[in-house]
Amino acid sequence: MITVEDALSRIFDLVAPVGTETVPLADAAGRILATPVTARRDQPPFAASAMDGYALKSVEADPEAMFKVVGEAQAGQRFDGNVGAGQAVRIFTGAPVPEGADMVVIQEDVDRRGDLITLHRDVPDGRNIRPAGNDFRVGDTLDAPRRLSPRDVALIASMNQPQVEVSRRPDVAIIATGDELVMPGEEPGPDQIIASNSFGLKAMLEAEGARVRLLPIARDNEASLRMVFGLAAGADLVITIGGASVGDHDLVGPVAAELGMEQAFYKVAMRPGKPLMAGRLGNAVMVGLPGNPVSAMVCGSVFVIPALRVMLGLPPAPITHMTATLREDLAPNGPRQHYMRAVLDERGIAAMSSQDSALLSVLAHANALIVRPPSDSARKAGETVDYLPL
Ligand SMILES: Nc1nc2c(c(=O)[nH]1)N[C@H]1C(S)=C(S)[C@@H](COP(=O)(O)OP(=O)(O)OC[C@H]3O[C@@H](n4cnc5c(N)ncnc54)[C@H](O)[C@@H]3O)O[C@H]1N2
Ligand code: MOO
Repeated sequence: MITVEDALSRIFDLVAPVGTETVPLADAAGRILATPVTARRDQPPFAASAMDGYALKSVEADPEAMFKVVGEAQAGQRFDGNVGAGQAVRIFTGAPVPEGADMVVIQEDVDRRGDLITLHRDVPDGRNIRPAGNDFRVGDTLDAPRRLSPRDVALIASMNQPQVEVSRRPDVAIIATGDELVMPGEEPGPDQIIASNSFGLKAMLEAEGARVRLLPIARDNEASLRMVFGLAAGADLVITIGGASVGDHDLVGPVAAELGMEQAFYKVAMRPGKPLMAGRLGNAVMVGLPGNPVSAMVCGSVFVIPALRVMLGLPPAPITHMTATLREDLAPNGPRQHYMRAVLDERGIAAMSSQDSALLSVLAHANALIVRPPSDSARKAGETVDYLPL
């Protein structure tokens, strides 16, 4: 058995970025930007008023000074003339500041009668002008790679770029295995259960940016497994679920080997998730996840998401561990790294009472996994532990 760190680094050796495509900006949120975006213009492109009021010369802005209003500037339509001595231009937020003016007095600080304005006794000294290019300048860039947030999308739009180059969505094929499985909604036989892991993993990987295909359930015989592996053709990543352990019906390893899978490792010193395997299968990477539902989902978080991020062009990195204060004692850990289902709230973090890797109800109610290193000693309430947010 190898360590979690070793397994992850071997997975990183298997994966590579899958390439890029150009998409309309309106479809770009959540995608991984592959090429930096360059501003095609200054923003704002002119000195712009930050307020509704009157544009005038700041040297003339004395208490109770009087000005003649000679025109109007609104957003989208500038005042073409020059603001001379004793003159003001009615101006609105976002409008270009006219030549000759270097200050906007907000309308609340002014009395207007006809086309004359008088400043109040206390004239604020702010200029209320946004200089040209004070947000960004032509040629400024938004760096790649990065996952595009809604805020990034707004910035790119403002840079006048209608489309962006992003990483292609990796094609992921998921194969659930087992005679006991039927699809949700089907009528299970007396010894059957509903396939759940494939649905959880699909949701997890799509949220990360993959395009996921759920292949038909492979039955516990070599012909069926071979047939379903064939349907995975063209995938960048093939994920099998179950059939990975040592039982007589655990055929994933042998069938994958027969199909040419070059195994990078099998079995990791972690709990849950021990019978994990990974390797190269033709042009694809294959990850064989354990069948126990919690094991499959935890391995998805710890290994498949970091692998997918590399395929999306992001740097290789483990999922970031956070720290929290224990609110209940923990018994000593065994020899495998333990990912304990836990609840984190304002009082601290506590492991849930059952850690059986078959219990999806426990996993669904957890919001964190406490990460216990191999052979970690007993921990007391009040101590700090590492965790992964779920
Ligand atoms: N003698 C030993 N037995 C087991 C060992 C071991 O070391 N020696 N390891 C145990 C551990 S740890 C795990 S984890 C499981 C994993 O086994 P497999 O990957 O071969 O998984 P299966 O046997 O196919 O299934 C395990 C369990 O999960 C259910 N399952 C499978 N696929 C799905 C699915 N898509 N959706 C929902 N549930 C699924 C399956 O019905 C079984 O109950 O092996 C232990 N045994
Ligand atoms: O590793 Mo198994 O995944 O402990 O249940």
